[in-house]
Amino acid sequence: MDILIVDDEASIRRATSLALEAAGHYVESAETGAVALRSLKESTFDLVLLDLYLGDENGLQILETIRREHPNVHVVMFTANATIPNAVEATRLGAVDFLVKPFSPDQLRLALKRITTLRTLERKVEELTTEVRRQAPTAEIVSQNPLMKRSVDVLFRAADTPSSILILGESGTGKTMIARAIHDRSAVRDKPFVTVSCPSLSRELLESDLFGHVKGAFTGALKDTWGKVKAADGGTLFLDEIGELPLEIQPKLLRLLQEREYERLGESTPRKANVRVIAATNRDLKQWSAEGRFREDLFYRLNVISAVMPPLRERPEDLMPYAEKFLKFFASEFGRKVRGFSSDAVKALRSHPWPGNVRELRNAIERAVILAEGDQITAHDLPEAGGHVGAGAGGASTAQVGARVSIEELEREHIRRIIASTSSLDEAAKVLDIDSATLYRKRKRYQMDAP
Ligand SMILES: Nc1ncnc2c1ncn2[C@@H]1O[C@H](COP(=O)(O)OP(=O)(O)OP(=O)(O)O)[C@@H](O)[C@H]1O
Repeated sequence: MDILIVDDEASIRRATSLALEAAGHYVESAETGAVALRSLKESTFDLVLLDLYLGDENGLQILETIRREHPNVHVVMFTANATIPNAVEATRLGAVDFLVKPFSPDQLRLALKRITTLRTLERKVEELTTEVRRQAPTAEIVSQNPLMKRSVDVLFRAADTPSSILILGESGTGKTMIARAIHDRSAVRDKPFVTVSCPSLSRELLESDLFGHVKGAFTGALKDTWGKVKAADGGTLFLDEIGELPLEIQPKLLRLLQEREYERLGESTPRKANVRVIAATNRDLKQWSAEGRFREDLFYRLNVISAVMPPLRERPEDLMPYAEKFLKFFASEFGRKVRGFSSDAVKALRSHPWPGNVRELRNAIERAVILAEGDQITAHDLPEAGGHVGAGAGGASTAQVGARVSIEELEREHIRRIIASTSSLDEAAKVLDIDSATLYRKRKRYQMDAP
């Protein structure tokens, strides 16, 4: 944890710092409330150990300000003369614990253990809330396809080891989902699972997202921050679309994997990293490393355990079970009495190549459940019954300027054609006059494959 000690007694600050640093925490100290509040503005802390009497200052007032301005930071009060009214008031103002001075290292350890448990619970609640909000069908990785079964088996067998894992496969095949399932089966399942999306607006922003930065490291770096390597401490760092990781950052990731060390942007203090890395990509990284577009040493370091998530068109045995699972989920979600698929719908589903894979199928069924008029989904309810489901990936589009189509449909078609007529995504982004990260997001939203 990152801890700020606020006490006017230098000996207490020093002794507590030493004990906390020895336990692996990052510690800063402040001798007044004003210094503490400034530190909290400049850096991120998980916990503040705050003295009740700071010379003339009242620790309870500082506690109130901290809770108001930094509601995610936990505060433990400590004091030499604890009284019940003080303890009650501190609790009312949001302190999570009270330590009476002088406290032993064991008492300090116990207090930190309680905070760690509290933080884990808070994180779980947050994750579950996000999951519920996302309203996703349950993430079971069930498949009848032998290739997919083998991949899942390899990945789950490696789940409980610290080895790096590389998951390959087209967009929408479930790489993120399985990465999370691996984490949930690992020994660090109670620790954070943190995702870094490698396509980014700039190299600096991505590097800072990963490793953090210090104030002034680049234009706009107004205060010290910690990156996701730190946020994932003890848990899993999931690097999505690793193929897009700029060549300049690749040696830093290699160092993180090999030496478990990194530095924040603009700082030369090496920090210890304790994360398990899972990476995913829809690129042929082996080919890319042979061509010098991705560092070969990094590829081999990531590729300790790897598996391919086959595209949906290559696992036809999964199509209808998945479609039925999504149907059930969305019917219950929207309170619709839709129970199955008509034979023409099954035919349309089977003849579509699903370039957007499971994501596309899920979206198609969600839409069909909303549109279905009877108790069955018909071909007519499937997206673009006259468009792409049933017409094949390269089906003629009705999206033409002036036609009765939405701006989104026009945009999708325009992007598709530009990508098809250019030799790289960078070139396509240039023609479209948008940056590569925006193009990446649009492709994902419109379920487009790499060119
Ligand atoms: N086996 C599955 N069961 C249920 N839903 C699935 C399955 N596989 C994928 N999905 C759903 O498909 C969607 C895409 O999955 P996911 O984000 O894991 O794919 P991805 O390969 O990481 O895609 P991208 O490369 O674009 O990030 C999600 O909504 C996910 O819930």
